[in-house]
Amino acid sequence: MDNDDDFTFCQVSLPAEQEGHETKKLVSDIGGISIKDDFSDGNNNGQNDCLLWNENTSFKKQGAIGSLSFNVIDAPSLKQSTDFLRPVASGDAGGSTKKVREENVARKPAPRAKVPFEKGHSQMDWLKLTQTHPDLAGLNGQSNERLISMDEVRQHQEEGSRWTALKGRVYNISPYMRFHPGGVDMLMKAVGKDCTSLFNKHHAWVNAEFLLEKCLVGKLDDSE
Ligand code: HEM
Repeated sequence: MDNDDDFTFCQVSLPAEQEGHETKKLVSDIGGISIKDDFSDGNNNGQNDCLLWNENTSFKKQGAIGSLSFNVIDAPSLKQSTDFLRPVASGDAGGSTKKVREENVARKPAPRAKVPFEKGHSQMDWLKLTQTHPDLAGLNGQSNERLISMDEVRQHQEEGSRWTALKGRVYNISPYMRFHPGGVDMLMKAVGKDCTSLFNKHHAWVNAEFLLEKCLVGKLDDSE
C-alpha cells in the first residue's frame, strides 16, 4: 500500500466448525473496542476528546495503526451511554435483538423545520452583513446599554423596527428576518414579545448573543 491511511474492511468467513466459537470470541472482543475521533491538537486540554463517549469512560489500552489511533475500553463502561439501545424489559430473551431494531426505527428524529435560504441570505451572508453594516440595530447613535421595558418592546412591531426580548436583552430582529434558518414566519412569532422560551424550545444551542450582537438595542428592564 502506498498510503498508510488507506484501508479496507472485508468480511471473512470462518470454516463452519470454528464459526460458533470464533464468532462468539470476536463479538465479545468487538464489544470492548471503540474508535476514538482524535481532534485534539494539544492546545485544548483534551476538550474535544470526548466526541463519541462521555468522560466517565475508562480506557484499558491505547494504540495506533499508521495515522489512526484507537482506544480499547471496558464494555461495561459503555453501558450507561448505550442504554437507549436496550430493549424494554421483556421475558422474551430470543426476541430482544428484533425489539432493539424496532425501537431504533421508532426513534427517528423529528424532521428539521429549516427553510431553504434565499440567494444572498445564508448564515455566511448574515455574518458578512454584521461586519459591514454601520447600524443594524437602528440606534441612530443611542446607547445599546439603556434599560428597555416590555411595554416598549411591544410597541416595536413595524417593518424595519421589529423588537424582541431574548434572555434579558432586547434586539431589533428586523434585519435578521430573511436570514433566519427557521423562516420569517417563525421569527415573526418573536416580535413584540419575550421569545426566550420559544427560542429554547426550538434551539437552545443557537448562540443568539453572537448572531444578534449588532442588533442589540438594550437590556430588558425586568423590574416590572
Ligand atoms: C430571536 C432569535 C433567533 C435566532 C438568532 C435564531 C437562529 C436560528 C438558527 C441559527 C437556526 C439554525 C439552527 C441549526 O441549524 O441548528 C434556527 C432554526 C430554527 N429556528 Fe430560530 N432563531 C431565533 C428565534 C426563533 C424563534 C422565536 C423560533 C420559533 C418561534 C425559531 C424557530 C426556528 C426553527 C423552527 C428552526 C429550524 C429548526 C431546525 O433546524 O430543526 N427561531 N434559528
